[in-house]
Amino acid sequence: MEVKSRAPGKIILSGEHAVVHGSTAVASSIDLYTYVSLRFSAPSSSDNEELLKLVLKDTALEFSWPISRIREAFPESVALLASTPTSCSVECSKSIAALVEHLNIPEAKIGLASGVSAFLWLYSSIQGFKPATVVINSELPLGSGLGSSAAFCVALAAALLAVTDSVSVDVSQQGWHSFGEKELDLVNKWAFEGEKIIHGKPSGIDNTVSAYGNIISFKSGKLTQMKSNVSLKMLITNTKVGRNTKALVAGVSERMLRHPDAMAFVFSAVDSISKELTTALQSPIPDSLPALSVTQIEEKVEELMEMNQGLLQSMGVSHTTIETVLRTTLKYKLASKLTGAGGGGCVLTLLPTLLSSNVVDKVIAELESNGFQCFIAGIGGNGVEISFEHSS
Ligand SMILES: Nc1ncnc2c1ncn2[C@@H]1O[C@H](COP(=O)(O)OP(=O)(O)OP(=O)(O)O)[C@@H](O)[C@H]1O
Ligand SMILES: C[C@@](O)(CCO)CC(=O)[O-]
Ligand SMILES: [Mg+2]
Repeated sequence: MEVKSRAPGKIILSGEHAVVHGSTAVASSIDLYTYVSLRFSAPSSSDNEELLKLVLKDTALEFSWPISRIREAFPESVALLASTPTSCSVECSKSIAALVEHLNIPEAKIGLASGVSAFLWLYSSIQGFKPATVVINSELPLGSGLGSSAAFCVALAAALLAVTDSVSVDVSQQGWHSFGEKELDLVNKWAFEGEKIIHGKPSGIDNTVSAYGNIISFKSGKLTQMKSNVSLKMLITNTKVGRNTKALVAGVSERMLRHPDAMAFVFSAVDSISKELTTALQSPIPDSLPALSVTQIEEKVEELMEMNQGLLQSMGVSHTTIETVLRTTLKYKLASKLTGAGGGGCVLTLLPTLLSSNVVDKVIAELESNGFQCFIAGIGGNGVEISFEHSS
């Protein structure tokens, strides 16, 4: 049997970075997914060594470890953790570092080391020492602010947990299906442990929105699902400048240590922006004059996005390419903000309902002439899902 899972990426509408320091943030899932396929190997009857194989399709890399090496690296107790999400101890992270060092990951792809480490922790904690092949591929650009690391951890946790006693799922169901609340909560908690290995100090918003889907507001580890009355259309521009969320989050924390009072006001302003955004998105739209009402909400959202972007600049996470996107879209009177950790990566631009398709085409053409890549993703869809394939 093959277990498959898929977990969506996300956009942050307001509150990135500040959410790590306790402010409210608002995020939505997008319809671009990371897929995981898990297949256990038949027990080896010959002298062939039993292996754990990881195939990373997006980067065309394959890694494998003899199961005996994994057994040596982790204490037996690690393999009994499936129902109790646990952080990787200092001892275990040293063992994982040794397993990853042996792989000789090319310098240009060294960012993958943290993802492979998260994989090893999730696999051995949830599945123990079983030989298997895990294949991962994604529709998301990696390391670009669309939550690729969270989608990776959520999809992995889901596939691994789906075949344990800790989760009750009906393996005879056909096609993609969701988990129950209790199961989702376990998937989300494990994914958070993986995100900790990749992000250092994650707030948990990215794995939570990838697990639960929809539009959520999130503060201090607690999510509130939102019923938005407007369907926002967002243009996503990938500046294609690579960056690393862990380093950017650490940079903001260092700035906070240098200027605690000023940064406290910045985080508090972001909290107010996210709360206003939550109210605006949920405001009732009267039956009469709907277009006018939607336009008023969109104008509010645009202003809040601009204010949030200003505060992200003051946290030091903007980038010259992000500024180019802001200037270009402003020429067309459109509001933009970075999304995710910033420092490059992706920028959101609100496309108002009444905006003509002619203007959309022009702004996309101008952005793409700078070497950026533009796309429109569907927002607010389902969270993580699984599917079982029984070979005949
Ligand atoms: N499909 C994948 N294959 C292999 N590794 C992946 C994959 N998706 C994510 N990763 C891991 O996650 C890292 C990128 O995570 P990072 O948090 O820096 O960016 P992001 O999650 O895309 O953006 P943000 O955190 O701002 O939303 C990669 O360097 C890699 O270690
Ligand atoms: C930058 C950050 O706020 C969002 C990254 O998508 C980090 C986090 O919340 O973990
Ligand atoms: Mg990330």
